[in-house]
Amino acid sequence: MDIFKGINLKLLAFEHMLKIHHKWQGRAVLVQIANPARAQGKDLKEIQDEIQESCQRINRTFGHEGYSPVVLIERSMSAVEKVAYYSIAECVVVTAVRDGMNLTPYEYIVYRQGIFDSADSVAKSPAKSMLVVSEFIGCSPSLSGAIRINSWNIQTTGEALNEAISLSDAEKELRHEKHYRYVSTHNVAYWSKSFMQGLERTCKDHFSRTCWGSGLGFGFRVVAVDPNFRKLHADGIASAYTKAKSRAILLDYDGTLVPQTSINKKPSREVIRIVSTLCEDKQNVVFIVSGRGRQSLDEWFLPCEKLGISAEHGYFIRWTQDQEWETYSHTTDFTWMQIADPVMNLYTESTDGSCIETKDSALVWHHRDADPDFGSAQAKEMLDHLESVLANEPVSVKSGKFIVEVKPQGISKGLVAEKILSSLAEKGRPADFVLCIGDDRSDEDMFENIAGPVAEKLIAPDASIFGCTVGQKPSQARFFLDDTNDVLNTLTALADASEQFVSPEKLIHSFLIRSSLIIHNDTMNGRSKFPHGTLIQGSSLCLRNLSTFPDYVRNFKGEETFRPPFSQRELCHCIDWDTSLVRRNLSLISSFEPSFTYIATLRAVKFHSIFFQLYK
Ligand SMILES: O=P(O)(O)OC[C@H]1O[C@H](O[C@H]2O[C@H](CO)[C@@H](O)[C@H](O)[C@H]2O)[C@H](O)[C@@H](O)[C@@H]1O
Repeated sequence: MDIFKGINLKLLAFEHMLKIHHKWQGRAVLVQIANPARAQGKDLKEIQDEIQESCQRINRTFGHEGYSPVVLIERSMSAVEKVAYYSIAECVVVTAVRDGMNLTPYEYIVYRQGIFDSADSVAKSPAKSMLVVSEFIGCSPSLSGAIRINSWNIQTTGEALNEAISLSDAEKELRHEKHYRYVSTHNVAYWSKSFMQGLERTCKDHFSRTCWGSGLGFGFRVVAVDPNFRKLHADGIASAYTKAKSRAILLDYDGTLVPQTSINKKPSREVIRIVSTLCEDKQNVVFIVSGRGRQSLDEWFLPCEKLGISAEHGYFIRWTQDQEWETYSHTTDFTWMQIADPVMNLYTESTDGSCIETKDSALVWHHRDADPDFGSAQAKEMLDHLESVLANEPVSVKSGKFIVEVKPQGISKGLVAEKILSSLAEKGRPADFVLCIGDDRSDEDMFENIAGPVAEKLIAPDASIFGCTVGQKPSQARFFLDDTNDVLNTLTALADASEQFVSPEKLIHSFLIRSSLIIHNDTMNGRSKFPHGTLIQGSSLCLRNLSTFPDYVRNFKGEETFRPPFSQRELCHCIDWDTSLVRRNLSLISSFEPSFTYIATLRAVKFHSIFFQLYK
């Protein structure tokens, strides 16, 4: 007798059954064995009184001489006596509202099976057993023939009792057979053996693995990773990059180029600058491979004309900006969305802060803004739920960082990687440098494929392959970078290596386009136009605020595009560069406040100059 055993709920359910199904009055008896209480206290006393009251009421209402519907046994009972009760019981009912494993159902099945004695002259009839078990007890999922109930629901438990004892003998035999087969094979020896096997499997490579501590507080975990798993160092990758002739660079978006936690999901100017520069290099094929929809990716990366984009995990691919989007799936049947959507809605309603995102090819349930523990518990449950209702649909259900996503089967970032590598191979320039960076589970498919047997046939024999995950965690990738800053620093090193081969004019040109600058006519030396082509190595680039150039201000006062007067606040920045460092310093511009007005002077050898103004 413990308060969580749900004994009174069982009595109420039994009472309900007798009330609704009259046929059992005078025939059904509930024997409640209440083992002596393991604790004492007010709560327990209350529950004992409640049980007594229910038993008396039921017996008063439905009992008569020679028939007591409820038999409450409140004393310790010998094992032999218990076996006797179990072996004659048509059905065992466990209604605990909270429990551990609870072995009562297993014991009951074994007692009902009985012992077959070959000396018995009378042939035994097949054993039967029935179970009504609470879904809150540990053994419940292992008993597939049991009727599972939520013990708080008295009506359905009462109906389950009626169903259990009303089933045909053949049905009871089948269910018993199933249960007995399970119980007799999953014995202590089986459990200990499988536990040891699991332990051995998990620890097999421990000595050859490196262990990292990750996370803080309750989130702290020790992860065992391959000893070859190591930090990607910019120098190492930059030297492989410089040597390579045909490079494939595949970059995930969220959590890789932009932190998962940032509220503004658009790429920073820095990201655009790096990606543009990498794309400008003719030896590069650069792709953003993301789960996001194509519209936002398209808009955000507008300045990167040569960038390839794979959206919705590869459902859509666009090779460069001037090419059309292609769909890499023959799927036209999206009726599964009508099945998945109501399930997601159910969880959205019960999980504050969660929401559903509808993409062209997929449905995503987001729980980033929900309570962390509840959100992830709901996500796990929803994943199981979706998997079962969508079992016959052509979809896959996957979880990611604070998301559960349903998408068409066969669509994966891994396939995108293969397509890009195969396109390069078809053009006769198989990749000799492959860099793939991502942070989430969907990116693991890319890491697996770039190093897999299919890719092997598509890339150059001596290719350098860098699969790189963001954050130290078990991964198919061989390298890691710590965070998005680390990713951008590494990519900057590669962009720098590329820029050495890009003319300064090209650099300034792409910078001007990206930064919405307005070029002022060069009035300093009397020229009226930007002297295109005069910018060469060795010239200097100065970006100055007007306070440092009072004379220029005077010179410029007549200019149409000029915007005097300037406030003191606008006149506070000054920077000088050497043109050989142009490529490094251009990125600094993006850190300036865009509402300020600057004059930049780009001097060529003969003091040709351009001036441009930076507007918001
Ligand atoms: O492949 P990725 O580039 O990593 O994109 C995967 C998913 O990105 C988006 O979700 C992510 O951003 C959400 C906030 O905007 C955030 O709540 C979530 O945790 C992130 O995973 C996108 O909404 C999903 O459709 C993509 O599958």
